[in-house]
Amino acid sequence: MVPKSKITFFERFEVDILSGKKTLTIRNEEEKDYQPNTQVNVYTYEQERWFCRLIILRVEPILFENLTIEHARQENMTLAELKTIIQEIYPGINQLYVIYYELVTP
Ligand SMILES: CC(=O)Nc1ccn([C@@H]2O[C@H](CO)[C@@H](O)[C@H]2O)c(=O)n1
Repeated sequence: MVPKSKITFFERFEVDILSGKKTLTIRNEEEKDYQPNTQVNVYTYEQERWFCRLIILRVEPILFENLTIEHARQENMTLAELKTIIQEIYPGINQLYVIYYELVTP
């Protein structure tokens, strides 16, 4: 596995990431290959605009049905909101991965 050095987010999450309110993301099998303790460049999905660097803390498998309010809290969302968003992005996918990260401050 070659670890990824870049990650994209929908730009509507940029403010929450930069303010430290959103400290994890939930991705599918194709997007899970991040190496803990390494930094990645972060871009908006829509315009591919660079907006920060993150340090990857850890990557943990999670089944959709096992998502909790604690995951949602770290997304700055309710659990219902988080589940709705994930079902929109990854319809029908049960095996997901939680990627925990921290903002790199220059
Ligand atoms: C742009 C792209 O390539 N993919 C994704 C996939 C997910 N997410 C966000 O991560 C959390 C859990 O999935 C939620 O906050 C999602 O909206 C995102 O911003 N961009």
